[in-house]
Amino acid sequence: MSQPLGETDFRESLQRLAKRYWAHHPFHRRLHDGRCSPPEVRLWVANRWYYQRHLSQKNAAIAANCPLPEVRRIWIERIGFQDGPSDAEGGLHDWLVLAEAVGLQRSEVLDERHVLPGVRFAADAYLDFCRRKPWIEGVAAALTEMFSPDHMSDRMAAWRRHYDWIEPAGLAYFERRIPAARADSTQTLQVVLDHCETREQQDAAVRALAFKCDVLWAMLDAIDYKGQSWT
Ligand SMILES: O=C(O)c1cc(C(=O)O)c2c(n1)C(=O)C(=O)c1cc(C(=O)O)[nH]c1-2
Repeated sequence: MSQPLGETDFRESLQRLAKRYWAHHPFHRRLHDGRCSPPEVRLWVANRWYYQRHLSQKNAAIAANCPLPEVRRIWIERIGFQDGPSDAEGGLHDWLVLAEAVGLQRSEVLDERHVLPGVRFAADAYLDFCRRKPWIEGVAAALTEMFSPDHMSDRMAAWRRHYDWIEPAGLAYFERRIPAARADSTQTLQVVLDHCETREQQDAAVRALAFKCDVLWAMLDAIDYKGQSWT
């Protein structure tokens, strides 16, 4: 059995996966460079809805699999962020505001008619992973959020610069998500560092984060392929 990595090396092996983060996907690069058409932006928003609406379920699965009250206590706050106290508040509500701001009807987002098979497979796989794997691997998969705040800030700046047809009210989701992602990812990293005690657990955490990078990348592959022909 290998010795566990020291904290610095373990942290670095997680952070090294930044190069596989979806910020580097050709679709996101096009989106941020202002080269996406309005239908392509709408396709991205309608498909991301499917990912967004699975977040609370995967977080509930992680909490359900976790025997530690101190972890469950902090983890279930993430459900509150997305679901909000009512249908008129919270992350899912803000995502629907974004959908309207880019010109989608709420009904066509909610009935998921635009959700592509590849996006469905990827988001379903993420939920399935969090249900089946040890809780700490589900937690480690959420570490993509270490890489998301700068990417989301760039997105907001790019949208303001290149897509003046998007109503500014639509940016509320990201305005709230950026500070939340910073706080959540600091907390997530601490949980992973504290609870991956063996080298096997550390390696499984790195694999979980790599898997999550693949989930996000696969979603964009599907959107990028379809987006070229979507009207
Ligand atoms: O817009 C983005 O680029 C982006 C990325 C990610 C991510 O890296 O997983 C999340 C989000 N947004 C997000 O809004 C969000 O609530 C979220 C939760 C999680 C997670 O795995 O628990 N990732 C992300």
